[in-house]
Amino acid sequence: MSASRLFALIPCAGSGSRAGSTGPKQYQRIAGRPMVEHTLEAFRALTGTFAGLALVVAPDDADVGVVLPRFPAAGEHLLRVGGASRAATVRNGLRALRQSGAGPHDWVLVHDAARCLVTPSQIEALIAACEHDAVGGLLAHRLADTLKVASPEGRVASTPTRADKWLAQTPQMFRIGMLLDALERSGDSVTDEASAIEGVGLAPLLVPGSAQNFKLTYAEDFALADAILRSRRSLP
Ligand SMILES: Nc1ccn([C@@H]2O[C@H](COP(=O)(O)OP(=O)(O)OP(=O)(O)O)[C@@H](O)[C@H]2O)c(=O)n1
Ligand SMILES: C[C@](O)(CO)[C@H](O)COP(=O)(O)O
Repeated sequence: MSASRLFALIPCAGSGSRAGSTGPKQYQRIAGRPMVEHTLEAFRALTGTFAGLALVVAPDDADVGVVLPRFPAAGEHLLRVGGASRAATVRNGLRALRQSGAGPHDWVLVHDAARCLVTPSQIEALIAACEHDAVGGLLAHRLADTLKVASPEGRVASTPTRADKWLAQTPQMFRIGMLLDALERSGDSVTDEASAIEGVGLAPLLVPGSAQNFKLTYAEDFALADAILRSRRSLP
């Protein structure tokens, strides 16, 4: 049997409604570049690691060609099959990868376009931890704050232990066939790949990520990401 290959799939079909920006947030400029370009750069830096790098955008996306004029380069794929939910976008993207020759036993790393602070070394750590695992796993971060459960009135109902709680990040790495099957069963309500895998009775591996690998969700997240990216590049 031939060795499993690695693919990267980047869901990029969200609207960014919580960020309140006028256009899709993944195309907003941060540290001098569109957000999604920083995301792509982390994967491109791992030359030779991936058999394919796929960006999944909405079918009617009119911005991507303007924002990323040189995408797709060799080994890259623009898939215009984004769906109404993140799960639908990933599912459609996986089907397209399968149709273009990816095998069921090949691995896929699914990573949010909106998590533009991921680093090549974090991606490599996930691959190293998962490539010999029977299930696969995800980058995740231990809670640094005390956790509260709210009552309907907005008061503290309880304070659960945080020792066993992690924040799910991306990339999330699974076999393409296993993940596609799990997402076809899960429907659109799951908010990450690991949830779909859990839904078929499997336990994904938690691989320590970093607080800096946060998803840009709210308007206030952009200034922090901009500052971090500028300091990494020694930009003013
Ligand atoms: N239908 C969707 C929804 C989300 N995403 C992608 O999934 C990632 C994480 O989604 P998130 O940022 O939480 O969702 P958005 O839809 O972009 O934002 P919001 O929920 O605030 O509208 C992002 O890269 C986003 O582009 C996607 O490809 N397709
Ligand atoms: C996949 C994810 O980034 C893991 O934390 C997250 O679940 C996506 O967020 P969303 O707001 O549910 O789209």
